[in-house]
Formats: sequence, structure tokens, C-alpha cells
Amino acid sequence: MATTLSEAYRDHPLHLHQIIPLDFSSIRTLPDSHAWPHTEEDDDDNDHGAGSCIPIIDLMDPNAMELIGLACEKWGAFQLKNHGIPLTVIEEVEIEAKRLFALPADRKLKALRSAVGATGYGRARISPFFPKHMWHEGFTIVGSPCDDAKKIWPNDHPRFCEKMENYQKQMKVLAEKLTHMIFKILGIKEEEKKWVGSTKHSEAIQLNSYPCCPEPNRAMGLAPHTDTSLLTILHQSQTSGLQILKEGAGWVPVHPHPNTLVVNTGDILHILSNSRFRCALHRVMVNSARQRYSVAYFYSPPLDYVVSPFVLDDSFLPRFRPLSVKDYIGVKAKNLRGALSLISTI
Ligand SMILES: C=C1C[C@]23C[C@@]1(O)CC[C@H]2[C@@]12CCC[C@@](C)(C(=O)O1)[C@H]2[C@@H]3C(=O)O
Ligand SMILES: O=C(O)CCC(=O)C(=O)O
Ligand SMILES: [Fe+2]
Repeated sequence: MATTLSEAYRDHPLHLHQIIPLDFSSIRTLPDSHAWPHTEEDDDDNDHGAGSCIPIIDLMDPNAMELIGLACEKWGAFQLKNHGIPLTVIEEVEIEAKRLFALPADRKLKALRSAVGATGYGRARISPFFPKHMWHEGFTIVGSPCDDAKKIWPNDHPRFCEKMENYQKQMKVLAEKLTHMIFKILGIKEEEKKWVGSTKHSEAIQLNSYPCCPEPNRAMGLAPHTDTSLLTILHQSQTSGLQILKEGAGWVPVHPHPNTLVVNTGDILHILSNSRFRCALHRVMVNSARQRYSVAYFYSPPLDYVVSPFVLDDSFLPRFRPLSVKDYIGVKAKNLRGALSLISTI
């Protein structure tokens, strides 16, 4: 039985050409391999003001829990201020991400994710499901970042490791706080949430870079996806690009606000809540003027945890069949967009 995310992904190898990113520093025109077909919904101006934006919630607000519940039901996402993570911790991680992605391609490729690996430098794991390549490079951390960082900076990796490990520690605390609130909203019993706050959870950090693009309207930063996690906490640099699909409203931008983190619910919370909470389909658009960065922290139950909708009363009808986190990762590795339907009972 796999006990770590790395082991879970080992069973689902990718081909190396699905992992190696383009050397964006040398490209002046958009290659056909990176030109995405244009859709009509891309033309819509979905920036209609506050009413169509994901809510900004103050964690110190006495009504924060209720507001989080409403946001998860309506959007599957919200922006969080007064989250308790020191600004310096976030700034330092952004500096390290910029330092990493600014390196020449041959240095970054020293830490290329292997075909059976979960960690390291490379294209997004979802890449094989799309006919075109994304204008994106990523660095995935599962467990300690040091082995991969050492390959890139043989003598100068401790700074990167320290900043990432500190970020991971702080994010875990925030994720636990949010999970407790969310489980309270869902009326979840004590024995079902014992893993929260223990060391048994699964977690990963994804550093994302979206280089300036010569033809941003024909490119895609990160293709539409939902996160597999229970919840994801995202720091985005002060450059727009993230969009969330909202029924009836199309792709809605999530503009960055200073000192604010984006929180989105993932597939696992969607299942546990029996579809009460949305899992937001999201994507990232690129631009020609500014390189964009983001840092995503994914928080999930342990890999052997059986994910099944929380039973609330005798008349409760579960919409999903129970399966372990590891098995759900397996289902999604084979069928990205259809995974939730494949485990649906209705
Ligand atoms: C824990 C994880 C979620 C993730 C797969 C991973 O092991 C680490 C990378 C994560 C990421 C980041 C970019 C988008 C995404 C869909 C992908 O391709 O890799 C997510 C994965 C996910 O949520 O399934
Ligand atoms: O870059 C972003 O804003 C989003 C990144 C993302 O969706 C992810 O890492 O899963
Ligand atoms: Fe995501």
C-alpha cells in the first residue's frame, strides 16, 4: 500500500517528453505546439465587478466560518485575509521561486522529475491530457525539497530548503485550521477527523512559473483542472491570470489582492461533502508583459484514508462510492476530467 504521494504517482509513469518544459528564454514566437484553439467563451468579458468575484473573507471575522461555508457552496473558492501567515514567509518563498525559475534551462533540468517521480522540475502532471503544451514550468515538492534543490544548487541549496520547509510548516497550520472549520460546517464527527493535526496527512507544494508570452491570447498557462486535494492554499504574485469557471458567468478572474491567499476546495472535499461544496474548475492565462508566479499548497488526508461522503442521517444518499485517496489518484491519473463521474453512484 502506498503511503506517500511519491509512491502513489510511481504507479502512473509519464513519458519524458510529457515532463520536459520548453526553454522559454529562447522563444520569440509562439510555436504551434503551444497554440491553443480559441473558444467563444474566451471572448466574453467576465470582469463584471465585485458581484462576480470570489469572496474575500477575513479569518478574524466572527462570521468567518459561515462565510467560508457559503463560499465553498457557491464558488468552491475564496480569498483569505488575516490568515496569520507572516508576509515575510510568503515573500521569501516567492523570491526563492523566482531565483529557481530564472536559472538557465540546463540547471533546472538537473532536477527534472523522473518518469515515475512526483517531485522536481517539469511540466504540469496533467499535461498528457491536453493536445497542446502549456506556457508553464513547475517545481513540485513532496516531502523534503533538499534532494532536488541539491541537484540544482550543489553548494547553495540550504536557503531554498529552509524557506520551503518553513512555508510548508506554516501552511499546514492554516490548512488544519480551515479543515476544522469546514468539517464543523459539514457536521463531521470527531472520530472521522482524527488525522487532521496529526502527521498523517498528505501535502505537496507546487511552484508555478508562467513566463512572458509573445502571443498570450493563443496560449494557455495552466489548462482547466480541479485540484485533487481536500483544499489548496495558493499565493499568487501580483499579476492576474488565474480564472475560475462559474456556471452562468463563464471564466471569472481571481485578481491578486495584497496579503491575501486564495483557498479552493479540491475533489476530495467535494466527495466528502457529497457535492455540497463545489470543486472549482480553474485555469491560468498568461500575458506578454510580466512573468507570473504562484505557490500552491495542497492538503489532503493520508493516502490510505477512505474517502466517502460523510453520512449525516438515515435518509442520506451517498453520491460517490468509497475509495482510498491513493485509489482516487489512480482513477484520476487515467481519466482527468471523468474521475468524479467514474466514482459517482447516481
Ligand atoms: C499533490 C499533488 C497535486 C498535483 C499533483 C501533486 O502530486 C503535485 C502537483 C500538483 C499539480 C499542480 C498543478 C496542477 C495539477 C492538476 C498538476 O498537474 O500538478 C496539480 C495536481 C493535482 O491536484 O492533482
Ligand atoms: O497559478 C495559479 O494561479 C494556479 C495554480 C494551480 O492551479 C495549481 O498549482 O494547481
Ligand atoms: Fe490548481
